[in-house]
Amino acid sequence: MAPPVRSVLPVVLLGCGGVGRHLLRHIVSCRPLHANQGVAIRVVGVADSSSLLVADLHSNGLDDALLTDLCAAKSAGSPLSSLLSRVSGQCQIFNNPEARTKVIDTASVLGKTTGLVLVDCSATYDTVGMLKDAVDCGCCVVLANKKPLTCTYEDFEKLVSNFRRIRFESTVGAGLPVIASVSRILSSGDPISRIVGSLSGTLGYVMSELEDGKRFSEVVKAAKSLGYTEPDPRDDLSGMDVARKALILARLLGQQISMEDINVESLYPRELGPDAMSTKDFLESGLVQLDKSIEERVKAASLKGNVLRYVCKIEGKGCQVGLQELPKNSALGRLRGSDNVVEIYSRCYESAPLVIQGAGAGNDTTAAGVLADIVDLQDLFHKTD
Ligand SMILES: NC(=O)C1=CN([C@@H]2O[C@H](COP(=O)(O)OP(=O)(O)OC[C@H]3O[C@@H](n4cnc5c(N)ncnc54)[C@H](OP(=O)(O)O)[C@@H]3O)[C@@H](O)[C@H]2O)C=CC1
Ligand SMILES: N[C@@H](CC=O)C(=O)O
Repeated sequence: MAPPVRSVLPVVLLGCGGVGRHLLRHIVSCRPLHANQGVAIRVVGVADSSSLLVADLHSNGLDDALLTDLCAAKSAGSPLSSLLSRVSGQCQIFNNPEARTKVIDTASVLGKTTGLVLVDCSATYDTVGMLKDAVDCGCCVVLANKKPLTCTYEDFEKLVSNFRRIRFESTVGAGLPVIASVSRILSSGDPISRIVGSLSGTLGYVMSELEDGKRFSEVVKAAKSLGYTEPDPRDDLSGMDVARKALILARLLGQQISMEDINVESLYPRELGPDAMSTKDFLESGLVQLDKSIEERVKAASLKGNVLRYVCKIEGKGCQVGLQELPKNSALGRLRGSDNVVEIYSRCYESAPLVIQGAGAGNDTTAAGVLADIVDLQDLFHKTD
C-alpha cells in the first residue's frame, strides 16, 4: 500500500513545446513512483504562447487523460485553444492577454493557500514579469528557460532572492547537477576560482559529427530534430545560449555582470542573423553557406591532431565563450555527441577539478531535470495536519 500523501505540489507550466510536453508525460508516468514517496504533483494550468488552460483551483487539477491529449495536440502542431471542445466544466481556456492575468491571479490565490510551483519551459523573455509576480506571491519557481535569469541583474537578484524557493538546474547542462554542485561548494565556504567546460549539447554534437566528415548544415538540422537546439538554432550557433549559461554560473559565483560583459564568438555572420532572415530561411538556404568555411576550420585543426570545441570559461571577473582548437585526447576533445563536461576549480578542487559529464541536451533529459527540481521542493509543500 502506498504511504499517505505528505506533499501536494500544484504546478502551472509555461510552455508546452519539446521540453514542456516531456515534462507533462514524465509527471503522468511517474505518478506511482511519486505516490510511493508520498508526493503528488497537481497540474493546475498549462500555457503556450497564446493561451492558458487552467483547472478549477478547488479541483485536483487537469486530469492525466486531458494532459495526454494536450501533449498529443501540441505535438501535432495545434494550439492549446484547439482543446476547447475537449475541456469539461472543471477547467477553462483563456487567451492572451487574459491568460497572463489569470496566471498571476492563480499565483496570488495559491501563493496564500496551498502554494504553487510556476514552471517555465518556454524560450522567451516574456515570462519574467509573471515569474517576479509569482515570487512576490510567495510561490516557487522552476526554470528550464535561461532568459529570465539572464536579463537585468536586478531581475536575477529578484528571482533568486529566496533561494529555497527557486530551482534552475536545467538551465545549465540540462539534467546534469551543475547548479547543485556549484551551490553546495559555495555554501561550504569553498571559493570557486574557475569553471571551464563545454556547455552546449548542440555545438558538442555538431563538432563531434564534423570530425566524422559530415556536412555542417546537415548536422545542425539533425541536432534540431534530435531536440538539442533552441527553437531558433542560431541561438546556439551564435554562442548566445552558451553565454547565457556562463552568465547564470558567473552570477551564481557573485559576479554582478551582464551579457554585454561576455566575449562571445558567433559561428555565422550578421548577414545570416535573425534581423536579416527568418529561422526557416536560415535552415533552408543560410546554413549551407557556412559549410565550406567550417569544413576548412575542422580540417586545419585536424592536421595538427586537434579538434574544435566551443569552450566556456568563467574566472576572476570575466567570462568568455568561443571556438577553440584542442588536442583530440583532452577532456573536452574526447567529448562525443550532445555530452557536456564542466570542470569546477576551487580550494578543495584545486589541482584535480570536480568534473561533471553527461548528456547536456535533449527534451527527455531536460524534462527529467525539471521534474527533479519540482520534486526537490516537496518539503515546502508538506501537509501540516
Ligand atoms: N532542449 C534542450 O535540450 C534544453 C532546453 N532548455 C530550455 O528549455 C526551454 C524550452 O525549450 P523547447 O521545449 O525546446 O522549446 P519549444 O520552442 O519547443 O517550446 C517553447 C514553448 O514555449 C511556449 N511559449 C512561448 N511564449 C510563451 C509565453 N509567453 N508564455 C507561455 N508559453 C510560451 C511556446 O508556445 P507555442 O507552442 O504556442 O509556440 C512553446 O510551447 C528553452 O528555454 C530552452 O533553452 C534547457 C536545457 C536543455
Ligand atoms: N540548446 C541547448 C539546450 C540546452 O540548454 C544546447 O544545445 O545545449
